[in-house]
Amino acid sequence: MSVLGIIGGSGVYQIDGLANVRWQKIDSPFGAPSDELLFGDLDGQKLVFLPRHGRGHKIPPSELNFRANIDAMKRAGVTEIISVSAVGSLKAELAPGTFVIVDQFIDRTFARNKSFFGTGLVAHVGMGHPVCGRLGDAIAEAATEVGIAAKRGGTYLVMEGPQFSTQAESELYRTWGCDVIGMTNMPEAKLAREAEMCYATVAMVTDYDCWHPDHDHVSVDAVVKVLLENADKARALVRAVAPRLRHGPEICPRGCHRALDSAIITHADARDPAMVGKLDAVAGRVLKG
Ligand SMILES: CSC[C@H]1O[C@H](OP(=O)(O)O)[C@H](O)[C@@H]1O
Ligand SMILES: Nc1ncnc2[nH]cnc12
Repeated sequence: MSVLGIIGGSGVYQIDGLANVRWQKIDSPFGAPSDELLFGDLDGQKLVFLPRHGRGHKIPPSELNFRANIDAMKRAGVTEIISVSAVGSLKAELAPGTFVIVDQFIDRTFARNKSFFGTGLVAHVGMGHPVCGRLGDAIAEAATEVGIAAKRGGTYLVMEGPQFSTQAESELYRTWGCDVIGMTNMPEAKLAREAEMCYATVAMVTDYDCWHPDHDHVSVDAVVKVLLENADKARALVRAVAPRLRHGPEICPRGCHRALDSAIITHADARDPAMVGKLDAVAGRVLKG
């Protein structure tokens, strides 16, 4: 049965309209997740919500325990993850308030644990298509249904932060053809792929970063203002996506749920038993047999 996971970014610390709700602490061998997980049902679809920065926004991007967050979601039974994220725009036509269904990333982060695997158990998953096209389709259809203009496709530059970019950096990313910029979706998307979960991002444009001559440079106040103005739209979008997954195929036809089938290179006899144990949720499907 599909279980929809929502990772709520800046400004998204709750999710309304769920039935049978409960906050529950989920332990992970990778440490503490950002918060308890919120379990509930949305129009018959099982849903698990995690506020990425914790309730009250306590954890900055570089200190997020991405591995614990993804591992906890996997333990909670999540099969598909939608990240709802605030981003800056790197293109004039992507004005604040625009939704972008991201399909590519450039990962410029450097101070984060990026893999569940390592010495004793080595794996290399494919990241050519870093988001699930099926989930992207469901989000795009849901956006049309609820009347949200969403751009399908776009490249999200993931920076380390927590400071915003310099103007020279912002201009550089524009020459690379990037559409939006944020600080959180990597290594989240990589870890979701390693954990064999579909992943897609709904990016809400909140500002023009610091490159646009006619707009103020990004500030937290400006980001929060635009987020609050668009919160109802984001909620409506999540609500419209849920039934589409309930009626979709259980096993992702794009291969997300089988990403480890040809990724592990360490010979069975050479695997570190402690790592194998730690990866019971993430990779149990392929390690057990
Ligand atoms: C509050 S502005 C900067 C902050 O917002 C974004 O977070 P998220 O992706 O969790 O919505 C951005 O990546 C920064 O972490
Ligand atoms: N301009 C920006 N840069 C990085 N992260 C952001 N989140 C929202 N706006 C951003």
